Amino acid sequence: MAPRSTSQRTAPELHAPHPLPDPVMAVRRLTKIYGSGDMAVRALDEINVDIERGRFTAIMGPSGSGKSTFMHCLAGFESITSGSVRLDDVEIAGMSQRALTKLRRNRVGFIFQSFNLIPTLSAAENIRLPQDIAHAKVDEDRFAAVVDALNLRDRLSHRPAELSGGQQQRVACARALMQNPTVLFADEPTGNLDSRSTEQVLSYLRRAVDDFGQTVVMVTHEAQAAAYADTVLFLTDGRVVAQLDDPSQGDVLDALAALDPHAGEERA
Ligand SMILES: Nc1ncnc2c1ncn2[C@@H]1O[C@H](COP(=O)(O)OP(=O)(O)OP(=O)(O)O)[C@@H](O)[C@H]1O
Repeated sequence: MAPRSTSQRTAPELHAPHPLPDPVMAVRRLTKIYGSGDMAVRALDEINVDIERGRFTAIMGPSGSGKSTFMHCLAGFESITSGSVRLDDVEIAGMSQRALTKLRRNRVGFIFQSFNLIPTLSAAENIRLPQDIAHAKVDEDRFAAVVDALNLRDRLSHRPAELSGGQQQRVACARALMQNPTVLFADEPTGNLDSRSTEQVLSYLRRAVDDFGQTVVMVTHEAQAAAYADTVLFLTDGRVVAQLDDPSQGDVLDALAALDPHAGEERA
């Protein structure tokens, strides 16, 4: 599945994020400050945004703008300094570490740039690991559907070292999808992949949204990757400054240039 092309469409407009009727996540005045006193860093500054259910949201912004911090606060990996983050009916702000661990286990999936697979386990064992750790029964129908959707059936007995980077990331996707998470977060999931594997992993994430109704939130630096998403949120200095819906790669590049005229110089 290819990202949207620029041909024969008028460019969508950048707009401020607006509240949604039934968001899977509602973020209000989210502030995250690292450290204190002279050393304090305001990484997130009163963010207000809703994440749409069953859709693919990309988060973009310059280095240090707060993308990873934002995603880690949404996923319950980071404590929140102030404000509110609701995942469906659950308030994450102020949760105990124990409650956050439970939330991460039961409601949230995460895919990292570094795959995070167990090297001594086969692909199948890695995919089943969260259920095995929880002594939960693996839903074999879902396992079959996820393995087929990610085209991993003939790789199930292989260990991570025997798989390509793209295949390893697909195993990580499968493991996350097996948890049937309310939201699947992906932090630069294609950062370590070549262009062909990048396209495959992004296509599979897109399919997780289209075929499984999965909500996906992904941090990326790549306009090409963001073009697979339904919505792109742009962060600058810890704030969500703009939103772009149904973007092509060209739209994303135009938006990045409009929001940061020096972005091209940094990339060059
Ligand atoms: N643990 C920490 N302690 C102190 N400051 C931190 C910590 N983590 C992040 N920061 C600071 O918070 C700000 C946002 O960082 P963050 O990693 O979220 O940005 P980012 O947009 O994901 O950056 P990049 O694209 O470079 O990965 C930066 O100024 C960063 O230096």
